[in-house]
Amino acid sequence: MQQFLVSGGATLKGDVVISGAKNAALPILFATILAEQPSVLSNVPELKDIDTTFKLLRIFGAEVSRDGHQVTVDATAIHSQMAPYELVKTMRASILALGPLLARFGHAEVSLPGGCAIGARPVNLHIDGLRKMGAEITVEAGYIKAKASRLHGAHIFMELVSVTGTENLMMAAVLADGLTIIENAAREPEVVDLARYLIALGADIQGAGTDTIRITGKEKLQGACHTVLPDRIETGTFLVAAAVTGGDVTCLNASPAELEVVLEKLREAGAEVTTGTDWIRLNMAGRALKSVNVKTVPHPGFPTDMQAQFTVLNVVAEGVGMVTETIFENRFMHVPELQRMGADIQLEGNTALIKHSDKLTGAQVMATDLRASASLVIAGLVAEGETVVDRIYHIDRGYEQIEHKLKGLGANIQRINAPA
Ligand SMILES: CC(=O)N[C@H]1[C@@H](OP(=O)(O)OP(=O)(O)OC[C@H]2O[C@@H](n3ccc(=O)[nH]c3=O)[C@H](O)[C@@H]2O)O[C@H](CO)[C@@H](O)[C@@H]1O
Ligand SMILES: C=C(OP(=O)(O)O)C(=O)O
Repeated sequence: MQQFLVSGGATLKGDVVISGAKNAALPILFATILAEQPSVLSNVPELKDIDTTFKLLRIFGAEVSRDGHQVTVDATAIHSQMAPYELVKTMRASILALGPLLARFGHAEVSLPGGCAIGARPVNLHIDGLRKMGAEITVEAGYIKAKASRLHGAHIFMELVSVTGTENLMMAAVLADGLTIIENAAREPEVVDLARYLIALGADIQGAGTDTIRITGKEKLQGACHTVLPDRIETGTFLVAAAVTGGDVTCLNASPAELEVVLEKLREAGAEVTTGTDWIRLNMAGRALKSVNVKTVPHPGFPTDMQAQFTVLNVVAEGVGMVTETIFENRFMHVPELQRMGADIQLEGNTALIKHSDKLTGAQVMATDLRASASLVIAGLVAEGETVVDRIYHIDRGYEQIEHKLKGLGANIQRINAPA
């Protein structure tokens, strides 16, 4: 098992190139299943979750090849519609195979993903929506078994805003017979990027990025070329790392438009943030960091995937900050680890009250999920002494070469093998 060894104290400075968004690349890769021709995708990040998706696509019978960040998928000859537990258990986004397989082939079997460290994460909204579109669905021996001769359009109101739920239903609807209307749809930029790719395949989709999406199904879809949008969460993570170390960092190949609330919070915290079309610069310019209150909500509000990083920001900042998590019921697993490093955080229900700590001390800490891991690395950057972050396979799911990118900014971080 690998670990990160982080020595605190460096001020991050310089440029970092942002990768393509994991949460856009994953649905888009699953959407290649819908087309009977190859697609060429650019800006696909090199991540564990992307490799898991390639494995699933190959099990289904698709041909997948990668040349750097360019990926070609040919799903013409898919012969299996079964996503096995062994892979699904390592990546919840595997549920995104369900909509496309069912829509194109009339049947699919996808293992139930199960819960994870951040919460129970049920998929009832995906199943209910597909049933409304005419699918017969049973859950047997841990597998969702779905069939339909051809899905039909439906009017679906989603009880809760669900990102992958919206994506699964949108992918199913593009090959369904007639009009599907998804109300209370997720408005995340990754949903919009998926819609852009589907439209390039020939799909008829209107309203992506609003809470009502209208999709008129087509008989067939063709292949397309598409460039995945920049990762707004990776961008935000580097900006927070720059802020807490009093640094001056420019994120290149970034997309400021998708990160407005986060940039506003960073300005409120005292950072000087400037943007261009595809770059964001954060410069602390010797200013003190001030605590900020954040409450996670669906887009365009403050993203839950930036909550752990802002928890650390508040530990370092002067004052008292309140962080409220409203999306996932158990997304404060980083708090006990930060407390072990000396952070003063009180957890009450879904709110963390965070007081400024004069200093954090390096310690051995355990990563529990992707963004919690990132927050522990950030804490290690400002802690006195050495921090060992354990179980970094979580980080490898979603951050491309994080240690190389941080080293390029002057951080002292190494990937090491855990002692046997
Ligand atoms: C691969 C991907 O894109 N992952 C993102 C996606 O996850 P994901 O799409 O899994 O998250 P959802 O938006 O579906 O979850 C939002 C809330 O709805 C609940 N829910 C969801 C579906 C359902 O059928 N029933 C139900 O109750 C969830 O448990 C959660 O409390 O959006 C989350 C919220 O922005 C992000 O943190 C994840 O990084
Ligand atoms: C929670 C996340 O991912 P996933 O939905 O794949 O678990 C994330 O990207 O922060």
